[in-house]
Amino acid sequence: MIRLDNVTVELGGNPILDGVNTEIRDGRFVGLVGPNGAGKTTLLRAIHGVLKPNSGVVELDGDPVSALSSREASRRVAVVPQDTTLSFDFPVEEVVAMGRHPYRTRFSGPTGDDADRERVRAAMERTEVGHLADRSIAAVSGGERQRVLLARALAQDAPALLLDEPTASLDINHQVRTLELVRELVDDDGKTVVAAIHDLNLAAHYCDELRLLAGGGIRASGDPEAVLAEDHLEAAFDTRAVVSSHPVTGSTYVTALPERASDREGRVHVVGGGGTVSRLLYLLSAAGYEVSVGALNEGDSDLETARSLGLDAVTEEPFAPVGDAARREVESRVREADATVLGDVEVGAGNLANLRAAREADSMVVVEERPFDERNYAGSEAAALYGELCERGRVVGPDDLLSAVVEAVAASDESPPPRAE
Ligand SMILES: Nc1ncnc2c1ncn2[C@@H]1O[C@H](COP(=O)(O)OP(=O)(O)OP(=O)(O)O)[C@@H](O)[C@H]1O
Repeated sequence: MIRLDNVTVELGGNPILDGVNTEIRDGRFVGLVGPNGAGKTTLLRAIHGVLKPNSGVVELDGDPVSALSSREASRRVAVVPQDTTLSFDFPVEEVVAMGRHPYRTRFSGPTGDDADRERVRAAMERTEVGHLADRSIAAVSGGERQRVLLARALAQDAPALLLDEPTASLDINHQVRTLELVRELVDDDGKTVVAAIHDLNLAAHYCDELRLLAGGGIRASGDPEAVLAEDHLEAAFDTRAVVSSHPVTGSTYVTALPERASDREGRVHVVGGGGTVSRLLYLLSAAGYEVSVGALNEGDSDLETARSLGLDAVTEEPFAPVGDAARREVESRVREADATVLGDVEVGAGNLANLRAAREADSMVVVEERPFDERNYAGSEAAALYGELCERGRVVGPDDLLSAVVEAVAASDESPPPRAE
């Protein structure tokens, strides 16, 4: 258990943490989130004792960290720092072996005994840096260096890990792999992890709990859904955000709204279904557009979202194919709209008419929420159209939706209205 009791830290005469109280229970993965300069790194440094608070106490398993020798503290918590530039020129394997330092006696060699070497090897394997063992730490990339330092922390074999921006210089693949590994360390090895994480959506997906830091204190604490509430985010980050759940993973998902986003004018029709466009409906209506959606079957979760937002929805009977009446209504909505958003490309052949219309009209935006699995549609007209739209930059991810809609609305003044079915 890590416990902070009324911890106050001043740096350069400025209060950075002001009377912070929190507890981190064993076996939990806790994310520290908050704006730049909120004190996430400072909090981590206070936990492992390199920074002595001006007042208050940090306890590790009931002992004040200030009363532990650095060797003892290192056996209880291992740290992966944010600044991964190392000024020395050691082979990667020796850097990882430094993690064994708290266990060394004065008789161990530079790489320790066999048990030490085995732990170092296992840590390098787990973080996928084994192939770099003999390479100088000065000659690996920033992302590789970050994984080497994670290996060093694992080799340290402490029950708690403190990670400062563990995914900061990693590509998207390694971000996910690193956080999957951290999750595994918590679930399978029983580690306790406290990690400063900038990306709110990664934090929401992987952490058990979050602490939102801002203005010198913890502004919200608890499970990700409770912490990442729109009012908390607006207060902490001074920006408006829409919080919904991710259509594929179901995790809490935050999308920051661009400045003055709620002043947007125009009509946008959304084609979707099955929960694929709920988040887009939130975003577009929060941005100020007049949004219609459909056709959606009664009982569809996108329809529930549309109704909760008070949107105009074209509906069809439960489980029924779209009939002529609904189709005509959709066509008229699309004609009246300044932009149409297709949020459901995965349907493939069922979306053929829409994909054809998107090829013809610049005012149609195709949003890819989840990767299109071409294998399901190999050789089909839908796959070919989709590929063509991708090539022309007409398929956007959800984070680029708003700017694509702004462009599409502008383009609608210049192009004839599209057809959609
Ligand atoms: N040695 C120092 N002297 C004076 N001020 C400092 C010192 N170290 C950090 N600070 C200030 O303390 C504040 C908190 O810094 P900290 O690195 O803990 O924030 P953070 O939440 O980790 O930020 P980021 O998200 O940018 O990494 C910042 O305003 C920083 O400028």
